[in-house]
Order: sequence, then structure tokens, then C-alpha cells
Amino acid sequence: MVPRGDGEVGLETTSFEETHQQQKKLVIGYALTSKKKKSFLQPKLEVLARKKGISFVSIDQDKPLSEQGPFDVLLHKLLGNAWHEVIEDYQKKHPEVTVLDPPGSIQRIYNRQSMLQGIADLNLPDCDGMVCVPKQMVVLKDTTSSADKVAEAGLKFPLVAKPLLVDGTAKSHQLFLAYDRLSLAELEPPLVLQEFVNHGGVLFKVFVVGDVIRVVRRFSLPNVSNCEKAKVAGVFQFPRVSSAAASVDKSELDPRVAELPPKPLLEGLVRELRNRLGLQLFNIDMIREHGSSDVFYVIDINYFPGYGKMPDYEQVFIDYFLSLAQAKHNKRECIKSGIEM
Ligand SMILES: Nc1ncnc2c1ncn2[C@@H]1O[C@H](COP(=O)(O)OP(=O)(O)OP(=O)(O)O)[C@@H](O)[C@H]1O
Ligand SMILES: O=P(O)(O)O[C@H]1[C@H](OP(=O)(O)O)[C@@H](OP(=O)(O)O)[C@@H](O)[C@@H](O)[C@@H]1OP(=O)(O)O
Ligand SMILES: [Mg+2]
Ligand SMILES: [Mg+2]
Repeated sequence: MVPRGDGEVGLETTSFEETHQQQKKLVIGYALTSKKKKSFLQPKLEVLARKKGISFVSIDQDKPLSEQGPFDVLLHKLLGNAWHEVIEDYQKKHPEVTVLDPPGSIQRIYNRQSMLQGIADLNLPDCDGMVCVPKQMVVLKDTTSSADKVAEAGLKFPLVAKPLLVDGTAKSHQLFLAYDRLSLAELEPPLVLQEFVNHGGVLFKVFVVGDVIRVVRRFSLPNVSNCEKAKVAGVFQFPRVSSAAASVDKSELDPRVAELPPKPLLEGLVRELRNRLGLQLFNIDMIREHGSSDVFYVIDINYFPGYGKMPDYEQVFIDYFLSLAQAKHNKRECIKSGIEM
């Protein structure tokens, strides 16, 4: 207890700022591919982090994880499932460590079928718009017979063929546009066949970092005209237009196409998705149906995407990491004073 100037006796509590300043550390262990390390751990982020007492420590994958650390946060994106087991095991033994993000939740969006499941049923009232997913079906084998199944499912050509599993390889991002039944035989399963939705050639990348949402415009594929649908046959490989580094400048576009999705819609969608997916670090690819002002389609969700291309990502992440430290501090204080959380 400490005497206060007003004569009363106050509890001796340390503020988060004080504790953080004293301890001067939030240790973030990271296990990232070299590509991700290069794009994410840029010098500006490290400098800002150091000033706030946050340090990034590289995890040595050749040593047991439990012999490393201690860590406050574990940030990871590596190829392969073996790593996921290591993290799950570690999390069981160290529940106090914040794992970004839990392997089970990531796994769900590494499959393009489970990735979009449930989105069309989300309850988003008063959100100034509607969120749908394109009609799609899975082909596990034999693309020849899938032509009949496509018809049964009522899917309309052209169809986007996407590898079912996203495993971080370039091949898992190799997409094709199939214009007719016959062309389906040329595709290599397992894949999803998804209706192509005309959207005026612009895509919205909705980046999520905890509570924070940032949206950028990217160029996408142009509309497919009815004339093209009638005349063109075969399969065509997609160029990877929308993962380009540059965002699109609004002034170059038709305002009806350029207009960002309404804020209440994005907030509602992200809130629901974070709960359902159990993820903090992801982005959503959204398109606006051509000719509509408020009908949107979610076509892709990516775990720990290219944040280096998100405006001001350094500060957003510093604030996010500090909020994790703050939450941890609050929890400790509550435990100390016997308050239930
Ligand atoms: N159903 C669709 N209708 C219209 N365009 C689509 C559709 N699906 C994909 N696209 C276009 O193809 C691009 C790549 O598709 P998608 O995002 O599903 O693939 P990806 O390999 O997961 O991409 P990313 O690099 O974002 O992970 C999209 O950004 C968009 O331009
Ligand atoms: O390469 P970039 O930095 O742009 O990030 C891309 C990221 O690759 P990386 O994780 O190897 O960095 C991809 O991850 P995998 O599906 O291949 O695992 C995927 O999330 C893309 O959507 C990201 O592009 P964005 O959606 O942000 O434009
Ligand atoms: Mg995408
Ligand atoms: Mg993707």
C-alpha cells in the first residue's frame, strides 16, 4: 500500500507504460519463410519496434522450440504441416504465449472449399450491402466427368479453376479460366471450379490486423462479355495481376467501380470472419458485382498476406503488438488482485 497525497491509502499498481518501460521487452519469436521475412521484417518496422521495447527473435527450426525463448508472441508462416504440429504442441505447454495464428485455424483457409464455407450465411444486417461467394464445386478426380456435375450444380461458364489446396507454392496460385465443358478435361484435380463474376477489373484487398482494417484497390481481370462467352472455347491461364505491389489510383477508374466497399459492411464482415475463422492476420479479396453498387463477392482469403504492401503497416503492427502486451499486463494485474476476467 502507498499513502496518497489526499490522505487516503491507494493500491500500489504499476501502469502498463511503467511496467513496459521497466521491462523494456516484448519478445516476438518468428518462424517465417525467407520471402516473408524480407517483405515483413523491414528496417523501418524493426527500428520502430526497438524504440517501443519490442524485439524480434528468429526461431531456429533445427532446435526444439521449447529450448528457445521465452517468447511473448509467436509469429509464423512456414510451408508444410510438420511445423503446425510443433506449434500446437508448444502452445499446449505454453498457453501464456500468443500464437499468431493457431495452426488449426490457418489450415481451414489453406483449402479453397472450407475457406469460403459459411460466408454466404453470415448475418450482416444494416451493413449497407450484401456479401456473397461465387457458386463453386470441388473436383477431386476425373475432370472429364465433372462437366455433367457442373451442369447439375447449375454452374455457368466461364469457370475459374483454382487448385484446391493453397500450400504456398507457385502452383497453388496457378489459376485457369475454362470457357466450355470440353475444356474441363484439360484441368488437373484436385481443384475448385468457381463461377467467374464480372466486376469491372478492380479488386479490393481487405487487410486485417487484429481490430484494424485497411483496404487497397488492385487491378483484376476484365469483364467477360456475352460475345466472348459465346465465341471463346478452351482454358486460359490467369496472369497474377492482383498480387502486384502497386495499388490502383482511384482517379484512373470509373467511380462506380472504384468506390470502396462501405465501412459498415467491411467492419461487420471482418468481425464475423475473425470470430468464425479464429484468425487475427489475414486478408480478404473482394469484388463488386458489375452493374451493382452494393453486392460484393468474397473470392479468396489469405493467411499472413503481403503486409509490406499495406499502407502504414509498420505502425499498425507496432500498435497491435503493444495492444497484445497491454492485454497481457491487464491479465496479470487482474490475477494479482484476484479479479475474475
Ligand atoms: N470468381 C472469380 N470471379 C472473377 N475473378 C476472379 C474470381 N476468382 C479469382 N478471380 C481473379 O483471379 C485472381 C486470383 O484469384 P484468387 O485470389 O482466388 O487466387 P490466389 O492464388 O489465392 O491469389 P492470392 O495471390 O491473392 O493468394 C483474383 O485476385 C481475381 O483477380
Ligand atoms: O507474396 P506476397 O508478399 O505478396 O504475399 C502473398 C503471400 O505470399 P507469401 O506469404 O509467400 O509472402 C501468399 O501466401 P501463400 O498463399 O503463397 O502462402 C498469399 O497470401 C498472397 O495472397 C499474398 O499476396 P497479397 O494477397 O498480400 O497480395
Ligand atoms: Mg487472391
Ligand atoms: Mg489466395
